Amino acid sequence: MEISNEERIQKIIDEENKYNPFTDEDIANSMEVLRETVTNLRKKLGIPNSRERKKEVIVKEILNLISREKNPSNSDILEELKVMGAKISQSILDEIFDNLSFYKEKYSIENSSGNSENSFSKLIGHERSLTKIIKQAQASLLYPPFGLSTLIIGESGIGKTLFADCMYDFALENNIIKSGSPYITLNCADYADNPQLLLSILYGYKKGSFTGAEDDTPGFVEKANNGILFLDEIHRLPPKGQEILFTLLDKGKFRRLGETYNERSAKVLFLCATTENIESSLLISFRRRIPMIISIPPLEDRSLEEKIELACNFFQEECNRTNLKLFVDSKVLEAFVLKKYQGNIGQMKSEIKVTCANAYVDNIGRKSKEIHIGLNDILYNNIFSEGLNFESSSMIKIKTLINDKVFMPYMSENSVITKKIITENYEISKDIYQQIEEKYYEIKKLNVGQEETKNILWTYVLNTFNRIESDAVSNKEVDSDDIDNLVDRKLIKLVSEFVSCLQDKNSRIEINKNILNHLSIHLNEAIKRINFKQVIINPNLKKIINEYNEEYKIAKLLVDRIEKEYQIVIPDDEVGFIAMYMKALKKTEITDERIGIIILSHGKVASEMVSVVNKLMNVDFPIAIDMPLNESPTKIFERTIEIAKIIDNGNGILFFSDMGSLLNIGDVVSKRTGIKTRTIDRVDIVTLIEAVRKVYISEGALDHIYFNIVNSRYALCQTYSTNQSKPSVIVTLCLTGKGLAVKIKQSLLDAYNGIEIITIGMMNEKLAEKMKLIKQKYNIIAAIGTMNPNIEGINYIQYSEDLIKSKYLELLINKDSIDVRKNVLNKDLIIVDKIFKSKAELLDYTYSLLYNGCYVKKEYINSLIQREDMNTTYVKGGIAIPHGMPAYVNKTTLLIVKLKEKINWDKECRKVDMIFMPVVKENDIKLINTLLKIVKSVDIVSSIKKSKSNEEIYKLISEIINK
Ligand SMILES: Nc1ncnc2c1ncn2[C@@H]1O[C@H](COP(=O)(O)OP(=O)(O)OP(=O)(O)O)[C@@H](O)[C@H]1O
Repeated sequence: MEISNEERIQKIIDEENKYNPFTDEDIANSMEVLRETVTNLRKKLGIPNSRERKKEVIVKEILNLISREKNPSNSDILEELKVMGAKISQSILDEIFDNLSFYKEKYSIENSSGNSENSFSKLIGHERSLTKIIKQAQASLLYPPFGLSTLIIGESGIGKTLFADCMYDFALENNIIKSGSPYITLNCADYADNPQLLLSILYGYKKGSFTGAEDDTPGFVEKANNGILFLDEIHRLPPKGQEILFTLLDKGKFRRLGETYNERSAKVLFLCATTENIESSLLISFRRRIPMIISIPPLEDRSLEEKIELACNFFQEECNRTNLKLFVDSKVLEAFVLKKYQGNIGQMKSEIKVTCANAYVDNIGRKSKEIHIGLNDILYNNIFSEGLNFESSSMIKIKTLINDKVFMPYMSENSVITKKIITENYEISKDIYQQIEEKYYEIKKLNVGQEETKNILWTYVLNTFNRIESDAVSNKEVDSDDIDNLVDRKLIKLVSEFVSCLQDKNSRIEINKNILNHLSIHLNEAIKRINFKQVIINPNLKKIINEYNEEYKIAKLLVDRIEKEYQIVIPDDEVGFIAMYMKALKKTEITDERIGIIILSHGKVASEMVSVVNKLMNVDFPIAIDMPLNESPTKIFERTIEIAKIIDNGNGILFFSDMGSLLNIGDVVSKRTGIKTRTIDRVDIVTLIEAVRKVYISEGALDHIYFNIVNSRYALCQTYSTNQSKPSVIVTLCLTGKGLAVKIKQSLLDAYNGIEIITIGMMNEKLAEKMKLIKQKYNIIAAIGTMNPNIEGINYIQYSEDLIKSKYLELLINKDSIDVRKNVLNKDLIIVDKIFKSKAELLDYTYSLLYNGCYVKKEYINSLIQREDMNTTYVKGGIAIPHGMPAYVNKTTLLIVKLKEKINWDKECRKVDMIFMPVVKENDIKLINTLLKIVKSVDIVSSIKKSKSNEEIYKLISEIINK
């Protein structure tokens, strides 16, 4: 039979000289395979590299020596090791001695394996929540001469059976029972409908004692003689059965059913378990005879750390079962940990099993050795239907406890229980050039245009570098064997000298040492490419030069040195890549604090779109929620709320939904959870890519990104030009023009006071003609109805109840400013009697109000300051009218501040206590006229200054506006 490469490696390593182990290169040569293959397989097998293997053997040897001979000298040790064929340097020996206590602890733990405590150590929580009850169990079992009968109580699925199993192991290990002694278990619930049968199974019966009793038959009590009998669900044992058990517990005597004289004896240690309240479900006289009661704490009372360990352990078990590498997204782990389980640990275990089984089935077609379980995978399993535990403190803690991604080791040796979450290693073999080329062709297929293609690639490159950085920050070191074998030593030296030189020049730079390794590997690849005359294309070169100019310059210096050393010419495109590494070299805090994105759509549209975007941009944060047609909206709402809680990092969530019934999903999530949301009422791939890119590069806060997207989409809708000389109108449509059209009109009027609306019936034969006439007289903002009249040049919008409140409509209406003055005032933007220390503080404050309310774009603040620098905006009477550029205004408004104390406004130190800030779009000039009227009137100004509340000012100004 042919043996696999893994088996060959394992065999070679098993048989190697432990003091002089084989390097990956040695093994590769003897197997005639690539060194990278050996390195990868060795890691899969969980075997350390040759240097670490050697060190472990030597440390153990030294510890042995120290325990045999107290205080051996250095030369004694080196001599002894030499005899065994192990040569080590003095510096390694020093390092081992410096850390002797660490090594002692490390290896003494291993040595003590097999001690009696181990029978309980397979229980997760044995060092935490279960410590007390383990002590109780041990005390109970060690009680002479044969332990105490014990009752284990706890909720269903909490681990009572497993705990009883551990007690049996402990009894064996401590010779309380002899090896090979019976361990009989009986679940009394299995016979709950037939108490007679239960008694006969338990105690045995005499031939003829009941119909069907054809032979004398021993029961479980006899079978468990000299061992342990575990009676699960003991509350199902009928009172008669409990009474028989008294005698057995008191005197060790019992009779089989139907026997009157023949008293039998059995030496049995009873372990019983129940989920019920023992006061009401067991006879008092029986309870009194069970001296030890052990209560297993419910899952709810266990710590987050313990819950994480449990969930990881169950994923590990599945990994071992399927023989596949499992990548479990941190969000998935969070969801499993935070969920409230009625069925406790048992339920957690089975839900993880179902999730893995589903992922396994999905994977069969792909025949990959890896399974990635993302949040989208668990949505189908309805695991959110029972709610999660969302105290904010646990949310914060869990995010710090769970790393970005969880990697379950491939068939690890200790297959049942693993205690640690092991994070994924960065794969150094991937070639960035190739990745970018592949991506480029994939994106081209999407037809998104040259600029967007570059933008997507940029996100991809940034993300790839961020991953390298975060790996380096979390100290996932590149295996030193890998570096030695992969990279030319000359190059490693050159790079590290260059970097230390950089550091010498600028001592403030803190360097990510691990990035050095990545950089060396990358440069090695680059040199190879150049020597093989392969082109290097960096589609983002311009962007890199612009955004990382400093790093680009440093990269050029390094390139000069490499060019000299290797006699090659390195193209600028490559310098761009090196600049990215230079940026990564500087230590930065990696945060994962970005806005969440959730896409909701019917069928599988959402998940298909997300999978395209994830693949394309190498990101993993947009979440798809597919909605089966038969699922009720309430269920979807609940599910979405739970998911929103998991993915929110405090920066809010952007929803995409194209279904009328779910357009208000963002509002519902906000109300129920306090998470800030925005909803885009459309689901298409280009908009989604745009959003992901903006979110990824943290282009701005949620509102900024939302309005940017809506505005760019709005610009698309505005293919039909508007004419400012004509009044604007909205046309509402229904079949007759008298039913729904009128209702729509009314709701529009309620929401947008003063808007002009015309209702028309679709059955009107001259519909097209009528529309044409309206168009001659008006600017038609939109036709809203239930049926599309399909008339060229008309922006038709399908009516839904949510439409009226939607931002989209609001934007549409305000853009054309039917009569902007009616809507410009907002009480929240009238600030009364506030104290500011300076003009700068006031401008900052007003800008944040405007920006948070989505009135202005991010750039507004700069234009506001620039305007002030140009010339003062002071007008007489202690008033100032600061203002930014109309191009950065989303929606016209008037912001008013009445200051409690005067502040200096300009170079001439004129003081102001009243601010009117007109925030105006190009075509909303009318507001300026109104404002002039206010500022010119001494009476109006003095009334405003006398006002005590924003209500009063609002009223005053509304009257002027409406005149
Ligand atoms: N502390 C633990 N560490 C690891 N696995 C655990 C632990 N507790 C419970 N389990 C696992 O959870 C599952 C349920 O546990 P178990 O069957 O022992 O619970 P139970 O209380 O006996 O349940 P029931 O009341 O339903 O009989 C089992 O697969 C068990 O291996």
